[in-house]
Amino acid sequence: MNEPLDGSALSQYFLLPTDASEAPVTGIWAERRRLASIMRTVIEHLTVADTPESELREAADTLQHLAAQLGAHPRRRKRDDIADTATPMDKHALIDFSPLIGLSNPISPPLELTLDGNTLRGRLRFGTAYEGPPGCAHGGCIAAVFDELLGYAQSLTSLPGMTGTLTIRYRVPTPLHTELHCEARVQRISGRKIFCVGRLYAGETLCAEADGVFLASR
Ligand SMILES: CCCCCCCC/C=C\CCCCCCCC(=O)SCCNC(=O)CCNC(=O)[C@H](O)C(C)(C)COP(=O)(O)OP(=O)(O)OC[C@H]1O[C@@H](n2cnc3c(N)ncnc32)[C@H](O)[C@@H]1OP(=O)(O)O
Repeated sequence: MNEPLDGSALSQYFLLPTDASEAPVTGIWAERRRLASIMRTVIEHLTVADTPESELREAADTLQHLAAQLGAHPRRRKRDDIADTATPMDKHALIDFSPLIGLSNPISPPLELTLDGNTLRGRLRFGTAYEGPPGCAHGGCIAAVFDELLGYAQSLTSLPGMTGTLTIRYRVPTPLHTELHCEARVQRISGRKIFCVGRLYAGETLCAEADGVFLASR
């Protein structure tokens, strides 16, 4: 059975990234994103730069101080039914703290998503922190990107579920420091099973393909 995608269904959880990017982000969210962006840069320098020991020690001392300062505040109130990172007031929070697309999460590459008809498209660039084979992206990081991409695509069916099986075919090594683009769509739905497919490219080169089976909640 095929069911049409319905982008509006997702709004019950949060805004689509496309909508969210149009919303002005100010105040606390702007500062969270700025901090995450700087942290990403720190991570890149840590993994690439030939920094002298004394400067590393100084940087670690500075960050230790910041960690203590940030850790002195109470945890935000949780939205227990959806995600550890979301709060009742912040619909963007589930997106903003995502490990793949979250602009307020420094471990996200980040992956940028847009909806184009029934196809979900993404763009990203892997830095050195995501290195597997020399000069190439780690296969596990590529799998994580597909999990997010296909997971997002399946959530647009209004039957959001969890990943049951994710199969990746790594066709050629995926380069670091290169603009990558990816796409995913729902192929078919059978009962609670949502079958999705996705592809990741560097330019015209197909780097990896994915098939995913997601299980809608009972
Ligand atoms: C649920 C609410 C979700 C809320 C979503 C919020 C909005 C989302 C918005 C934005 C998305 C953002 C993007 C995020 C993306 C990230 C996604 C992840 O990383 S998810 C974490 C990793 N996945 C797990 O941890 C699963 C752990 N496994 C399980 O919980 C279960 O095993 C589960 C649910 C997958 C299946 O358990 P059963 O008890 O429901 O399944 P049974 O009833 O035994 O089987 C039903 C049918 O499914 C098949 N099936 C069962 N397990 C399968 C599997 N693993 N793979 C394929 N098919 C499976 C069976 O063969 C059966 O098929 P037959 O009806 O007989 O034809």
